[in-house]
Amino acid sequence: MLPIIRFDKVSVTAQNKTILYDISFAVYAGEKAVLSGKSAAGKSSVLRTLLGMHTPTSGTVYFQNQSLSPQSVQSIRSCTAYIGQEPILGADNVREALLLPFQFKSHRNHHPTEAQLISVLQRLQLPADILNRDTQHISGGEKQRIALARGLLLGKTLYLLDEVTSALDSQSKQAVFEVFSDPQLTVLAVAHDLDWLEYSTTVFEMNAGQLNQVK
Ligand SMILES: Nc1ncnc2c1ncn2[C@@H]1O[C@H](COP(=O)(O)OP(=O)(O)OP(=O)(O)O)[C@@H](O)[C@H]1O
Repeated sequence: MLPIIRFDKVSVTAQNKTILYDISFAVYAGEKAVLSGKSAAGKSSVLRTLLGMHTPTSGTVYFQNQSLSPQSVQSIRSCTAYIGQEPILGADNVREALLLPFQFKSHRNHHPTEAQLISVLQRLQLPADILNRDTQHISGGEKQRIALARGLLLGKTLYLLDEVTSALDSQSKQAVFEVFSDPQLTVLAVAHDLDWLEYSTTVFEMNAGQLNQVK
């Protein structure tokens, strides 16, 4: 089986500072992989490199066996949900935020029904009436789960997550793990939380821009 994601001896320099040193790892379809390590170790930089926001100074990043290029960045972005610590929902209320991508031609034929919206919210332990709430007045943990719900509605299969459960209580966190137990979904998550380390199939430990697989 070929990996979905592969870093082969990748180094990244930004503003004259080397932030990733010669890192190699692979993530296979259906894996739930975690990037752990201290603050400033380079975890988010790995996700940003994968999305084409940093260009390697040496080494190669592969997505589905294709080296990262302007074309493959588009293909990785189209099947990926990237959810950062403060997702930007881009709309005034939650229903509009969830439906926003379905205004575009590429998703117009997959417009979700009200029942589908409510079902995905329930899977993430969010109440149906959150649909009418103002996005400015929902919590950080709710925002992250709305961004996750949007990824699920769009049928995204690769989830790049940056500390998405840090603001969640254990019941909501378990709901997120339950959603990701789907073998069709591949996860690469930055997380410090012991629950994530236990839940994951694979753990990469980062330290000062270097990476080692520890599980
Ligand atoms: N565009 C950039 N220009 C210069 N330095 C950068 C840039 N992006 C990241 N860095 C530096 O690279 C290092 C790693 O940053 P990164 O955000 O990847 O760490 P992290 O492990 O995700 O940290 P945290 O857990 O605190 O979010 C940090 O020292 C950061 O300041």
